[in-house]
Amino acid sequence: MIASSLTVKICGLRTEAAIDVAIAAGADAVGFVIAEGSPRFVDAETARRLIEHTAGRATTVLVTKGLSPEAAASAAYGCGVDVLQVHGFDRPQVERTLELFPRVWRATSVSAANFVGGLDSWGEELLLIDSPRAGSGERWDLGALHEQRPSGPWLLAGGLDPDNVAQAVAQAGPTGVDVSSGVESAPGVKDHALIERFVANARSTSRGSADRAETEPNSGKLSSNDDHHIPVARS
Ligand SMILES: O=C(O)c1ccccc1N[C@@H]1O[C@H](COP(=O)(O)O)[C@@H](O)[C@H]1O
Repeated sequence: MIASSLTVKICGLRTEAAIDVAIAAGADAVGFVIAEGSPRFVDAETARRLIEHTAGRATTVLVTKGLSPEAAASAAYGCGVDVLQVHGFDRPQVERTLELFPRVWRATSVSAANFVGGLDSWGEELLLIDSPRAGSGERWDLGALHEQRPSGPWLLAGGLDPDNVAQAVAQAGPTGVDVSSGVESAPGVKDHALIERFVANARSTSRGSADRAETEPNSGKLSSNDDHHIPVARS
């Protein structure tokens, strides 16, 4: 296990080559989407094969939406993934999932200036704060974080790309970042050069928010999570 200063997750990977590029670039986590209708959808057997290919070089994350806790946990065990990412779950569903599978990342989004389900931990390993339309490449107003802050580690997602990730990290001060559309040449098609640029640009600013927190104690709530780290499996 290692901890890096800023956790970087590349999501929606569908090929071994893209996984290798992401890991070589320094990604901590790679995500595989089994949500029906997504342009990044992979079936259970493909997810299992890609996770096996990753082979402990990065944390593997299974992205689910619209499944019951039982079905999501069953899929996670079936493909041998490290982490189960759940979208649209209420608190009882998250707690039920945690009874079934040990590592859960809960996705939430801003709705009418409030975060769905709130930003306090329900026992999940981390919170993913995304746009309301996950995987769409849409951004959301980071200003909402001025009033509400996650109590634990959290990933920023939603419309990030190589050109905006540095500024977003500096503004929001997340534990990590998560990207899908922003490193694609077409929906579901990962661009290897964009993956490399995204990781490099995210890493180039990973100290930015921490430095700001040290030098600008009144810079507000937006830099308070730099001491949180996600456990990352690396062999
Ligand atoms: O990527 C998808 O298609 C997807 C489908 C269903 C649930 C979640 C999905 N992706 C998650 O959304 C974030 C942000 O995506 P984007 O960068 O704005 O395109 C992505 O990192 C996944 O965790």
